[in-house]
Amino acid sequence: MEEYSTLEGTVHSIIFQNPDNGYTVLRLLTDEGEVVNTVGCLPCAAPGERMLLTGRMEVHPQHGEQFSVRDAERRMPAEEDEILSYLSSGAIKGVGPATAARMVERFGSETLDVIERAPEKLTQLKGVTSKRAMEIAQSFRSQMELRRLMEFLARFELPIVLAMLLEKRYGGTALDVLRENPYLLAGGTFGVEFSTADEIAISLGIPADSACRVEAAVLFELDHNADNGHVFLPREKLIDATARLLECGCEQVERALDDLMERCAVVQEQVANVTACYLRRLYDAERYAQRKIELLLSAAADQGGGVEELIGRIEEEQGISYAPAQRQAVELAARQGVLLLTGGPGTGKTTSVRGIVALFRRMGLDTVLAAPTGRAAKRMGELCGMEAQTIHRLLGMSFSESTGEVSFIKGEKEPLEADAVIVDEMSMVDLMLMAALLRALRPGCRLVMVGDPDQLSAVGAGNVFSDLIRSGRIATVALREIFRQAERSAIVRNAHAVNEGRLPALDNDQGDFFFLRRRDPVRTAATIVELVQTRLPEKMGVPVEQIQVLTPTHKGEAGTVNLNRVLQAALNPRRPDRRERSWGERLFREGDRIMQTKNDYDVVWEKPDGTVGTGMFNGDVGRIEQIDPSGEWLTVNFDDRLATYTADQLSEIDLAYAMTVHKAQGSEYRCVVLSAVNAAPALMVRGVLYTAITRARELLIVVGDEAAVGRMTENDRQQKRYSGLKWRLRGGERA
Ligand SMILES: Nc1ncnc2c1ncn2[C@@H]1O[C@H](COP(=O)(O)OP(=O)(O)OP(=O)(O)O)[C@@H](O)[C@H]1O
Repeated sequence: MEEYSTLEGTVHSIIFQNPDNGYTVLRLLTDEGEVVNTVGCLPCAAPGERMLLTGRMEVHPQHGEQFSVRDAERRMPAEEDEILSYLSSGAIKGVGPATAARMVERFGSETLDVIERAPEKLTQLKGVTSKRAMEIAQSFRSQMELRRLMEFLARFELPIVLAMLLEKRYGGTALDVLRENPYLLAGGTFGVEFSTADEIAISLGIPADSACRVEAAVLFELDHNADNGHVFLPREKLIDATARLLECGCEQVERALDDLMERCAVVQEQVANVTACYLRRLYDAERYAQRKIELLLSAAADQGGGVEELIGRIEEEQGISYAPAQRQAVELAARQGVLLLTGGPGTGKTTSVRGIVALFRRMGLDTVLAAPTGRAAKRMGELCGMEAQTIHRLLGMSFSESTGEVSFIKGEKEPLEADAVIVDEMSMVDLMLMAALLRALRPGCRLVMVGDPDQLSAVGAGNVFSDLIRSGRIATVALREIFRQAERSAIVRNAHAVNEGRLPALDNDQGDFFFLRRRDPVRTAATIVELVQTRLPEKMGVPVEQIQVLTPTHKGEAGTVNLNRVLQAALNPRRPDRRERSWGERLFREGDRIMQTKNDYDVVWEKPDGTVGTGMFNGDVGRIEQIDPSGEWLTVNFDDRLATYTADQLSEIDLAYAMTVHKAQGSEYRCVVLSAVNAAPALMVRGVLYTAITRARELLIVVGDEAAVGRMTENDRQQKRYSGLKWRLRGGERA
């Protein structure tokens, strides 16, 4: 266990302070008379302030010994000399050392009280007009408000950065707003657990049956289930889950739900035989998606005259002869406003898309290519020989700091100029993104959606791709034939076998697919390290950077957490010239491969050509280039973008030597090493194994237990997601 110690004293001087996240380096004069270098999140800290700190001594490679703060109890300066050094430090706008001295001489230990509560008295001092007195009071009060907000959050062990977000959203009244309704912290923008918001409410004496509590719980349940993929919840389930969360009666929840419906925060509608309750934004997205798709379908393209001849010329040009289904796909793309193209690996999707692109070009259609992730877009662009972008970029995404909401420049008012949009990796597109994309299409714009419906579902809410397919309303071409070139690959053969519920061949004479039996997770992890560190680079000529270790789970010896630890130790061990920075349980080192684990629209990046932008997205992988000696920021190289992370953004990155199969969705690697050991039942499913296998382009090594491989192959249970899109497209509402 970590050994923590305490340190008590007065701030002597501030060496560095980041106003955005509160990261501070200061000198503390302890009560024993020692000066100790201290680092941590201590926003607005100023000389003269008293602190009782908990933390531990660390040895920094550049700065030597320093005390790293975990918790802080802070008191404003009370003694005259403390107040003087606080005010002299420039902590308050409009007060310099000379004014500070005059203030303390006149008001003594009451000085701070006078500034806050009776600033008019300051005009008794020479040179202080009433305007200046008010400015001084204003500066001090807003600092105090922020401090009180921070102290309030700190009492509930909430991250200090929340104070900055709350202040941006609610200004100087943030603490009052929060005291009135602490539940606004739960879920959504601020991402706090309901139970924590509840704890705050209880401490403030808010009654358990208050309307704001029950309503917040209903919204929290809907939000939480949307994170698990559900677009709506059946009314009964929602009421039941909320009542269990609150340990209250169902009638109370029903009342809250009705109030929320009245205010249109929740929408209730009959979907088939289910009474569905939707969060407003998801309801709007689903309705919009249905209507816009119908609009695109009704603007029947049918400009198919002479298409056969054009296809013939394209075949000649590309030196290829399309299989019947591929030909049908290219033809339908010309004739239909909306087309779905589905197929597993090696079934010729990309070849068909290339044909569609060539055909659209000849038809004079302005075509754009897009995919849900950066990696998928990059690959699509390379294979199709023209630029492809992420859907977010195509739509001109922006992020509002004050509301925490994402918005898109492109939409109904300012649609894309394109005549046709082709989207790859559709299985990863969730409902909100689909609605945003549809909003940006002009009526009459063609939409071709390509993907493999057997891949794992999108991370966000919805079943968009399979709902569209199963609605039966949209022209669909399913490519089933595996092409001969692809058929030679055991990766492709085994992927199809698994998809059909047959065990993959594990007999090791297959060129690109190998199985190493390790029944014990500890040995599995050891073998994976050996493969990545020596065997694959030395014996198979695969550079370490082109190998990705995948595993179904975070937990256990062969889960991401442990694999990352042992792979880091083997591939990027501790060295005197490589700086380190720890964050919670994680240790980052210069040279480490890392991954962004959530969307952050604030991370600033720069390209070598000087282009600057913001935003890194869930699943982006990069390498730590430099850790600042103060530990306050680090830079990460993502392909060609150098991104800077501040200390409070470190919670959003993790080591990526190993990652879960879910996180690898939409990415491809030259070589995949898959850890196949037992994990939680929800993860031992066919979709996980199938997705893992199809991530490997040239080489796949499965390390583990064939029983685990068997369990995954057999279990094709897919988690049911509540969604109404298929039903709506089938005309359910009109029935
Ligand atoms: N009509 C065709 N005639 C001959 N070969 C073809 C034809 N269509 C595709 N191929 C070949 O089959 C292989 C797989 O095709 P393609 O890359 O288009 O499939 P895919 O479905 O996009 O596969 P993946 O999802 O694995 O990338 C390629 O080598 C491609 O050249």
